[in-house]
Amino acid sequence: MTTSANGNFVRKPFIAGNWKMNMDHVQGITLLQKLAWTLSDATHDYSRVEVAVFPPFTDLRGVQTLVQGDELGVAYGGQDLSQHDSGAYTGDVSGQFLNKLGCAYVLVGHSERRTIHNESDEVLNAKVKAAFRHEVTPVLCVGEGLEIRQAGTHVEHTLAQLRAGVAGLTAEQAAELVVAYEPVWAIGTGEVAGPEDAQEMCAAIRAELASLFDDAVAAKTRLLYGGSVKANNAAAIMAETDVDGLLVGGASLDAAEFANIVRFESHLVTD
Ligand SMILES: O=C[C@H](O)COP(=O)(O)O
Repeated sequence: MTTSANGNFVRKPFIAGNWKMNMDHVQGITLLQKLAWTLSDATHDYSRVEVAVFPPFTDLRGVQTLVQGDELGVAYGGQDLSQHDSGAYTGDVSGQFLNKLGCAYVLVGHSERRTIHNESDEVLNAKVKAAFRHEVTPVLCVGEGLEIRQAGTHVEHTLAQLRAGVAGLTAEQAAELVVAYEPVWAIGTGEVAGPEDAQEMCAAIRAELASLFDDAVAAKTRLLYGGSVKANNAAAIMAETDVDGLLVGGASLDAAEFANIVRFESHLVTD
């Protein structure tokens, strides 16, 4: 996370909670209410950070009602979308439905979609484009498994996923895109990539975006780290130059813990 001379963030920090397949629609509302209450203290300036939650599809209508009704400063999005707009695709959810529910974001290519549902780079590229078609910002997830990390080819592997995911995007879309680097071996395992590992990959992703598009695009694209993020390691990871945010799984299910991640550093403390 880089700050400019006046102390402002160059890219607005983005702290996202992926609830995965947890929290039914009643539990989801309760969690969001607790989070909103916890984030309503006057000692921090939350306008300096963007907070988003990614609940299951079945929670989205309730989340929309709560967020819009109470004007909570929390964005929300889907955990996946179809590459198609409508039609005979049983079980799939269109980006246009997410848009209509007020989703600002959608996760694309989370490692659990890539591995459990065998989603290919080609399909994920189509999903990224579908998200833009429906004016929902995609959060493209990339990252390597343990064997690839041990073989030392993690940067090459992750950049190949990135190139495939952004193929055919305009420069404007690439600048709006959010990319989440999630080393699969660090997801839900308690194994956290060190801040320097997160920085190494995020710097490589930013350099790749500069080469695929241009420096101005690369300077705007927000890059997140995900994998066993907790309140006690968030600040160190966020201190890295090219890390602009966090994609939090397990710890986002606890409102107090997630709120402490949102308040990762002293820049949010009001005078
Ligand atoms: O989307 C979130 C990531 O998969 C990280 O999950 P985790 O924080 O439970 O390791």
